[in-house]
Amino acid sequence: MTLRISKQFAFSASHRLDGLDEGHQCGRLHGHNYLVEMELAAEAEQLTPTGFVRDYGDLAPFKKWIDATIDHQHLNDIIKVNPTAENLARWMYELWSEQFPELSAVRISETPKTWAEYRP
Ligand SMILES: Nc1nc2c(c(=O)[nH]1)N=C([C@H](O)[C@H](O)COP(=O)(O)OP(=O)(O)OP(=O)(O)O)CN2
Ligand SMILES: [Zn+2]
Repeated sequence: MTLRISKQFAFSASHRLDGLDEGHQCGRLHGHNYLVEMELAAEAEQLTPTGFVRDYGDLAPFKKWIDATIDHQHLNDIIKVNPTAENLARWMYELWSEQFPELSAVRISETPKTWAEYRP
């Protein structure tokens, strides 16, 4: 039996997407109030003695990194690939899965109606 937890983090940033048809709105400089959802998972027998997959508070370094690295930044200057929601989710997973081995997926929302998820 697998237990899953998640915690949301917010940041605001600008971006511009390459490779779209001329005139596509996302090829122009624009911004989003992003939501990041970090999902962590463990098998029932791997829970901590308290009964946690992991203490939500352990994710504080991730929030600190968001605030220091991507909040109020231009994402095209920060990540090497096109800053789509899909690529952001994968980038964050790959950056953080070593520190959080229980990390099972990262989900990125650019708007309240959309999300993209990286779940290797
Ligand atoms: N698969 C993806 N499609 C799009 C991405 C993305 O990262 N992955 N990104 C964008 C734009 O950056 C932006 O998010 C616009 O999204 P969209 O939902 O199309 O924008 P609107 O809010 O204007 O949409 P409404 O139709 O008005 O709700 C585009 N696509
Ligand atoms: Zn966008």
